[in-house]
Amino acid sequence: MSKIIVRGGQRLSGNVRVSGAKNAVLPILAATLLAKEGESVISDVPFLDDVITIQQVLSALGGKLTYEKETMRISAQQLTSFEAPYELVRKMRASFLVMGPLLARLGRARISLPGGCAIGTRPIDQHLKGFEAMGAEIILGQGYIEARTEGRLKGAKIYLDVASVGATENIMMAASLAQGTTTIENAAKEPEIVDLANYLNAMGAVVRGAGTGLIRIEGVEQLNGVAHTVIPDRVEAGTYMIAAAITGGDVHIEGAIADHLAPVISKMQEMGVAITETDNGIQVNASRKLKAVDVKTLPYPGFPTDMQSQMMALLMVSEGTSIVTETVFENRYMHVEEFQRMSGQIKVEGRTAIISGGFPLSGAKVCATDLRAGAALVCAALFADGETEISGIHHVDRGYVDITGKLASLGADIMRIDSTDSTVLPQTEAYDSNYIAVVESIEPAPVEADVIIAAVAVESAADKLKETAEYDFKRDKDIPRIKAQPTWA
Ligand SMILES: CC(=O)N[C@H]1[C@@H](OP(=O)(O)OP(=O)(O)OC[C@H]2O[C@@H](n3ccc(=O)[nH]c3=O)[C@H](O)[C@@H]2O)O[C@H](CO)[C@@H](O)[C@@H]1O
Ligand SMILES: C=C(OP(=O)(O)O)C(=O)O
Repeated sequence: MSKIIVRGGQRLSGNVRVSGAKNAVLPILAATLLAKEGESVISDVPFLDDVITIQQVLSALGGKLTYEKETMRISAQQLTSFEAPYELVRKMRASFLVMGPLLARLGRARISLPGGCAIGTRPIDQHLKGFEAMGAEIILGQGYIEARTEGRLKGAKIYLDVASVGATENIMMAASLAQGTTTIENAAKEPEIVDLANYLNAMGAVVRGAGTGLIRIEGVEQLNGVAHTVIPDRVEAGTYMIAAAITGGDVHIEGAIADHLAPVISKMQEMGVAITETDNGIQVNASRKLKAVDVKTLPYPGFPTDMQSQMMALLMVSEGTSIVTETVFENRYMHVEEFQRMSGQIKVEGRTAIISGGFPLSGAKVCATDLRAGAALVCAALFADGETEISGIHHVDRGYVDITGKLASLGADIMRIDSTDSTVLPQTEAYDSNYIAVVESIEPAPVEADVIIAAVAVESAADKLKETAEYDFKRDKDIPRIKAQPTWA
């Protein structure tokens, strides 16, 4: 299993470049399915596991793709399937964003139900409500959702009960090719929505009001592939701001857009961090003692839920008592137990976390429970005394390009160990021989678990090994020539 090892106490300084935004690129890549003619050329595509997953989804639907040097080229003229399979949707919920484009292009989409995840139940009722309002019939069965329409979708007036980012995006994409006008009231206002609208408009769509709570889409008959550059990742930028501040550092975050980070900047300034906007980014300087503040997550332009756990890491080292309230997801405090392992003093009561800050943190073995939790543990580890070993970092790989390399370039004592198979399958042999790994027993054995502990018998032509290993099933498809056969399959 891969791990990140951090030895805390190094002050960060220098320049770090922000990659393209995960949460912008995923809907934009889904939207390339809307292009009936021409090639879509998307630049600043971050090299992330989630991007690889959406690439696989687009290929499974008949898209032709190349991905080189942060540029993805997609031709979607000939779509050959309307189904996004379980294997891909279970890896990444955002795969559900192909439903709008498929429905609009092919009149039919069948997508595996995305299900919940570590941060909450995450229903998709608002997406479906939008498609139904546009005339689609929704059928549920065998773990899949199918949406169908006779002829084109029809423009409709849609009020979202919650300002859902994904529902706003899915409906915007579907409405772009619908007959007539669609309005989305109580639409999400995130910068990623604006980036998607800009891309759709460049393709020939007519989307107005993105970035406000009322979006109006005039449907057109055809959209075509165009070039587009993805906005910088505000959550990645915010994470490096926290990393800089927690080490008392002085770091320039190149490419960060201050406007997109307004709530994070203002909270950090309130804590005593000096933050200035530069020509091409944000400078963070934390030479003073930090003080506690209260934080409440809200849809944009409120404080982002995707920055809550990293902010909590900073609050643990700030003098006084802070109160964090998570209002977007009902279960986004899984990182608290891991922080407690590092001596963090946090108490959770429902949606509120009370943090007694200003005490030392100690290095420990911890596990990333989701993407941002992993990033937050890295931030805390940069401050902690001694060594912290962070496992479960496949979550981090979903959303951070080379986090260890970027932090090391700022002076952090950090390294990554990719040793998925080192005890059982020496990497060279694993890649070169025809190994077969058969899972004999699993404890516990939840089918949907990301990482499970399994007893694996490994055989090769040359020798026979039998060992107990931690095996990450999410990655089994990525390891060529190793076949994992869980006994429950
Ligand atoms: C790929 C991507 O862009 N992911 C982001 C997106 O996720 P995502 O688009 O899934 O998040 P939503 O904005 O849809 O979810 C916000 C809230 O609305 C609820 N809800 C959502 C849809 C629905 O049909 N019904 C419903 O009740 C959710 O359970 C949640 O409580 O926005 C979240 C909120 O900023 C971020 O944390 C994620 O990083
Ligand atoms: C929750 C997140 O992503 P996703 O919606 O893809 O799970 C995130 O980016 O923090």
